[in-house]
Amino acid sequence: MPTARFQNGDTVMGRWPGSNLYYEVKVLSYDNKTRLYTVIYKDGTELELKESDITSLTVFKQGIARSRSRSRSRSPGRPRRSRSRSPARTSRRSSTRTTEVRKEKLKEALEVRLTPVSMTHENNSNGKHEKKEENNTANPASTITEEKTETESENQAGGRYNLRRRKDQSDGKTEELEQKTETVTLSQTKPPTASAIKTTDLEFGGRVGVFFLMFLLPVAVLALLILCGQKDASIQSFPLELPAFQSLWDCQVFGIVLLWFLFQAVLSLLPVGKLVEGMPLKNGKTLKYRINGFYALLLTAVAVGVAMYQEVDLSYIHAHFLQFYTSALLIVILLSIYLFIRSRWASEDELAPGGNSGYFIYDFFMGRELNPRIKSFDIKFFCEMRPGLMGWVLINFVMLQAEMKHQNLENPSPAMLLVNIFQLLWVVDGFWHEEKLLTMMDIVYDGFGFMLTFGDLVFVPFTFTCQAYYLVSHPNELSAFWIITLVAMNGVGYYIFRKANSQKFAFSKNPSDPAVSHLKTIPTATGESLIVSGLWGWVRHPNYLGDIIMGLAWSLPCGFNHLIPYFYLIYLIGLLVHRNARDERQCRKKYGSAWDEYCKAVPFRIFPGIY
Ligand SMILES: NC(=O)C1=CN([C@@H]2O[C@H](COP(=O)(O)OP(=O)(O)OC[C@H]3O[C@@H](n4cnc5c(N)ncnc54)[C@H](OP(=O)(O)O)[C@@H]3O)[C@@H](O)[C@H]2O)C=CC1
Ligand SMILES: CC(C)CCC[C@@H](C)[C@H]1CC=C2C3=C(CC[C@@]21C)[C@@]1(C)CC[C@H](O)C(C)(C)[C@@H]1CC3
Repeated sequence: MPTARFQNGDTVMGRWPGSNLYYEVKVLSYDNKTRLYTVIYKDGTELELKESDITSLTVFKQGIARSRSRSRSRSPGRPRRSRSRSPARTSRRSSTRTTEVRKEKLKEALEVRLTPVSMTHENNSNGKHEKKEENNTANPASTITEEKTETESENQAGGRYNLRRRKDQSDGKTEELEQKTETVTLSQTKPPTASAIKTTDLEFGGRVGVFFLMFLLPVAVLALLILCGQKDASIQSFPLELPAFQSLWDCQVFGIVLLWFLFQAVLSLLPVGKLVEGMPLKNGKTLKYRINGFYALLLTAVAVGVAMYQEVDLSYIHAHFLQFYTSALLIVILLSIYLFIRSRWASEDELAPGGNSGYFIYDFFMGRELNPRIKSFDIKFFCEMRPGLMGWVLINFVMLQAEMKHQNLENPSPAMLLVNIFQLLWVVDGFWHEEKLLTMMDIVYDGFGFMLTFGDLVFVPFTFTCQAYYLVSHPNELSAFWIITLVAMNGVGYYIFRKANSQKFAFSKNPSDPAVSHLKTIPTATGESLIVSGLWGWVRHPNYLGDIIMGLAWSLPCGFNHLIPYFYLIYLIGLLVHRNARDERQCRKKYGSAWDEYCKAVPFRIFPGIY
């Protein structure tokens, strides 16, 4: 019979789930069956924690004292690199320029931080009351933010943390947070060894749902492509007989698709572009990623240019489009099987939280392993950004050529040009900000299984191109008014999308950045804050709204004769509404009452006026 190490009513330090942040919590109860403690945080959030996520106050403080004396005796000239908890915060640097005076102030601040803090006010390092921001509605809690060390081994050995003053509790001056930080080693609080994770919250209707999706998705995409290529693209005129085998399979096409993947893989391995660290993993380590997508895009453009110069007929891709689709699908199936098999050898802490239900079909679909790698080659990061996204741009260009050929045009139509330019802008933007993908839930949370491989390698290149494919055989005249309207619409969408994403990213890196320091925020118990003004005060996902406006501008050039060109828009709204719900669930878990506060302040999810 397991016995509880901590008693009801004990005040202890509890780890905030999914992070390496420790807070003072009170033990409410212990469940012998699940071996979980129910604890309550200072902001009233109740959670269940494992014993390994709880440390007694004395041990915790001794750890800090010991490590502080150790850090004092550390060679003063030694360069230090710091990192905050979130990957997006990777470039927050702890200042090596910190003056002695600041260090003294900091020492006082640290002592204040480690004692229980009042629910309304707390003393700052100068002994003065800190001014709360008008919008500061969450309660302050002692905030201990993990700091990434120079080497992974150091990180694993001790886990270095910095105690920082939250931006929201500062007196409003934009003094660098990092100047108020000091690194301490908490040997007691090293990330616990990974415990077995089991996915219990099943998405997409669980086993049955994903089973149907796995068959439905490839069939739906095939149907879309068949309709798109037909003269009459209305659903009523869908051919009832199955397509002939020859129209679906060609060995040469399969070889070309394999070569394309290989070419992109080689480009992704080129030692150009910076090497960046991803989000800290459960075991405290970080993975390195080569960011060279933009160069790869340029080199791909050069390769296509050379091919055209050599008079390679690119319209071959249009003529064999269904065969390209089935070849890519076969690669997806083989890759998913490989990924599932190799995940058997993955250690517990290499598994994704969302793809380990124990049900074969569900885990195969969602993906078991979080970051499958062959040496330094990250399969998920590669697939997410390279063959599909580059393929999308290439296929659009192929469709542009095919349109001129099929409709005997000297120049591409304005509709085709708009679709190509708008989508190219989005893809270029994606490569320009490639590094930011490392903070997205697809990389940080989702396993790499059938869903993402299919999404990245089939869905993106074959359905995101459906407007261009449609225009090849369904010309649509656009008046000057429409052209201007569509350019303006895409511009507005892009502005909202880019500004919202850049603000979020800049803020998470450094809230004192002049570009975002004027924004109002809600502090949260984790020490991070939520932007509550500007675009993020308008709706809770302005970046999704921008994306959807762009999606509309990509579909409208195809006119109103058929629903098919609106497939992307319909998919995008569905995906982003689902993604929004998923993200909000995670944020509520992570930020507790502060998230509810944010939802109250900003009631609209994606669309202004719609809750
Ligand atoms: N066209 C397509 O097929 C797709 C496009 N996209 C696009 O990719 C972009 C990124 O999407 P996604 O990864 O889902 O990212 P999100 O914009 O959904 O990021 C959500 C995260 O942002 C942080 N956050 C949420 N609210 C706030 C706030 N008020 N203040 C500060 N931080 C906040 C939280 O993370 P934390 O607090 O941990 O920092 C939250 O988990 C979007 O523009 C989306 O439209 C995405 C998927 C598919
Ligand atoms: C029904 C399907 C199986 C669902 C598939 C979803 C995927 C197509 C998308 C999920 C998230 C994506 C993102 C991008 C492409 C589409 C998928 C894979 C993205 C890489 C495109 C480029 C952008 O700049 C981005 C913001 C980096 C995108 C990130 C998410």
